[in-house]
Amino acid sequence: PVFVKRAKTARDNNRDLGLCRVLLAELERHQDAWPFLTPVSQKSVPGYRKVIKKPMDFSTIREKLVNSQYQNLETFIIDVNLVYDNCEKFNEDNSEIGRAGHNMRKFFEKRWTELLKQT
Ligand SMILES: Oc1ccc2c(c1)N[C@H](O)CC2
Repeated sequence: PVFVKRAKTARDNNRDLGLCRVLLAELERHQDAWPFLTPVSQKSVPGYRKVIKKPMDFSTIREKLVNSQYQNLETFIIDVNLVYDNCEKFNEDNSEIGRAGHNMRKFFEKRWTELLKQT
């Protein structure tokens, strides 16, 4: 037959770049994205530089995506989760920014699983 079946082992990552673009655009326009849009000012936030070893934010992720610094969906998801993990580390759950982080993580988990289910 014309379409010979490919070995069913690795997942097809040819659509990953498009998925990263769609996902990041949705994160950037989410109403709870405001604490995560730009890098935390390490000069004006006491303790941040010492406590958060790997700062990350949506504008830095956008820069890396534009400069082809993500090989696949996995490395992109690692950076997005870093934003939420940093937020959990530095903020009380029961705070404005803490809640925003939990909301954004929940939204992201839902969206990338939905998008990955699409054929
Ligand atoms: O009260 C504040 C003031 C500044 C920040 C936070 C809370 N949390 C952010 O994660 C980092 C920046």
